[in-house]
Amino acid sequence: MASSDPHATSILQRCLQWEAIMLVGISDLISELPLETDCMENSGEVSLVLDAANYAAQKHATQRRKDAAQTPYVNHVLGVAQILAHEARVTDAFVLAAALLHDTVEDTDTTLADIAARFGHKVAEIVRQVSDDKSLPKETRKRLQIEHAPFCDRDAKLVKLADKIYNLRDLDRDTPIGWSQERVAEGVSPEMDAILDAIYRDHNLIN
Ligand SMILES: Nc1nc2c(ncn2[C@@H]2O[C@H](COP(=O)(O)OP(=O)(O)O)[C@@H](OP(=O)(O)OP(=O)(O)O)[C@H]2O)c(=O)[nH]1
Repeated sequence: MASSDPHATSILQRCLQWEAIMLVGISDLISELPLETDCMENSGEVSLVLDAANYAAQKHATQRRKDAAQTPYVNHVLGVAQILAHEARVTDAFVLAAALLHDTVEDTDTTLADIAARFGHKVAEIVRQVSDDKSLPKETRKRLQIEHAPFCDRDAKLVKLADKIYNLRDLDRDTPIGWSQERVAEGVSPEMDAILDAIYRDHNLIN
């Protein structure tokens, strides 16, 4: 994003503002985690996370991000899981697996039943809560995200926030091919305020 362009600069400022709010939100959600679950203790959990990474890599194998380098799509889901693991210090294998799988139902032929059968109902439930129905018009999907956000459970909120953070950072890193500044601004719109407001309503982080 060209920082010499005042419009782009204000978008960047909004991104940074939202990123800061979301990181505070993640830390607030994390503080609710019981200590005993805050540790990936056994090889079964490591195996679950690696299986999810491998499954996501296979399902997204032919997909690319919208940047000029056509980055493999799987980099996005790995990055979302990495934000949770490294920045939010999430060690709950179910949440990390769901982060890795969060776009499989929305963007590939994978069904929630596939996810439940392979990764269990807890992971499938998180994926369900963060998946949009791509058959709906974009405006409807965005509206439903706002309406559903307050009713997501904590684990789904963590994945959604990390997803939004990753996409904001990606917008800052490289404007997607063919996107005008107006198009970029659509992703950095009052809708984002509404989604964050809905997510944080119970946490008194924004008013
Ligand atoms: N910033 C950025 N985004 C990219 C890139 N490549 C793919 N995307 C995806 O594009 C979506 C944002 O583009 P939009 O045009 O607003 O959404 P749409 O594809 O669903 O219509 C995000 O998906 P989404 O998570 O399903 O959208 P949403 O849930 O945030 O609405 C994001 O993951 C890229 O290079 N940069």
